[in-house]
Amino acid sequence: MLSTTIFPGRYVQGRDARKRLGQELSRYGKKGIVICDSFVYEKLIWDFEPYMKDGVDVFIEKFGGECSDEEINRLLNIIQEAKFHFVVGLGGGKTMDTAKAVAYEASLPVAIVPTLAASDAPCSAVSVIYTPEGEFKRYLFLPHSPNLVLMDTHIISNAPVRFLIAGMGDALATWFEAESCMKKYAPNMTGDLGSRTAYSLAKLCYETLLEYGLTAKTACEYHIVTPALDHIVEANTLLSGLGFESAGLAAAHAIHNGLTVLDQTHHYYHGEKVAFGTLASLFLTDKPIKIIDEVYSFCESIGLPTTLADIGLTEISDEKLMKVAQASCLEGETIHNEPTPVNPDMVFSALKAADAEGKRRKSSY
Ligand SMILES: NC(=O)c1ccc[n+]([C@@H]2O[C@H](COP(=O)([O-])OP(=O)(O)OC[C@H]3O[C@@H](n4cnc5c(N)ncnc54)[C@H](O)[C@@H]3O)[C@@H](O)[C@H]2O)c1
Ligand SMILES: [Zn+2]
Repeated sequence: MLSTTIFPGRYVQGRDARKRLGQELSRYGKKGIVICDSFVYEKLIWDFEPYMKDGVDVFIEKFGGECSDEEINRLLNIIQEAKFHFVVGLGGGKTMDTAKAVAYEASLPVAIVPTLAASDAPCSAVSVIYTPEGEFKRYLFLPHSPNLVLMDTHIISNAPVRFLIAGMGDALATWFEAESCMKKYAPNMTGDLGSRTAYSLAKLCYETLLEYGLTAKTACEYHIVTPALDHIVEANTLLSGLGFESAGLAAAHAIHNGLTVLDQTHHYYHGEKVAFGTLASLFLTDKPIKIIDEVYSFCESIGLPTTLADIGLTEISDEKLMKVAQASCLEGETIHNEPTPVNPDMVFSALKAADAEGKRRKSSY
């Protein structure tokens, strides 16, 4: 079998990286459209605008709020009326996914400028499309990763810390899912095998979280850029992004998808649910107690969920939990990348075991 590894064309990160935007964007042409997250449009755009207009001409369009086919078509109409050379996505995961999809449809290069490090969306060659009402609709697999991802750690240090923590939750799954895919010879997101490069980056992602997660969280709480914050932003964005796409997904993300069938979890971020999915996966895959203790300690230290109540599922019935387990095991779900066969009964038990361990540890503080 072949292995395939995919990368963004260029990844630039650091304090005040936005000051390089004009220079970086000029690689793709002279005139571009910036799809700008509504929060950023109201509160932060003044901090980007002078640098985005440095040597290039950009038109700034406010993002409608959902990465939907309707919003993508609206933006495509704007693009068709003017001759742009590139598309920029400035904001959170939904804005980035929309910019990637719009650029693909318009056959233009795309630059992603995240204002959050809350997920591994920036580097990937996929957009998650929703209905205008916010329900998941489909994945749009793109022929290539973004041409540029530019991450300003000063901006990230000023965003609410919960986003950074959620990004660490998403990144926490990366190594465990990669390890499962490696053992099983299961395909990554390209449909081919992962490479040693991808598995190594996934491992580095986990090691970086353990080493720098707590101090990065503190830095973000105090809105300061430290080397630890830099390392965690890189882990959440680049290592986790390369890891999930090129090494593969397994139980943690499938359990996340299962959890979304319950409305009570909808207020919680993607990475928060993925973190609980990771804890459940430790029981599902029979990890040694040393690893279980290490992962729970990490989650507790930075404030990631460790019980079902922490993701909105207080007093959840067995019947509802079984629905989560069943949805996690649907045909085509990445849970089947686990090395051993998995069924809903096993996932149900793993969810209960993860919750029980989380509660036990909380009560023994
Ligand atoms: N394509 C992929 O590979 C991939 C991977 C993971 C997640 N996703 C997608 O990413 C989306 C989630 O991303 P997200 O969590 O970034 O959500 P988001 O884009 O919805 O942003 C969350 C909120 O934060 C606001 N915001 C943006 N920047 C801010 C800042 N600096 N300070 C304060 N608030 C700010 C936004 O306006 C929004 O209200 C989902 O749609 C998910 O499906 C995609
Ligand atoms: Zn994820």
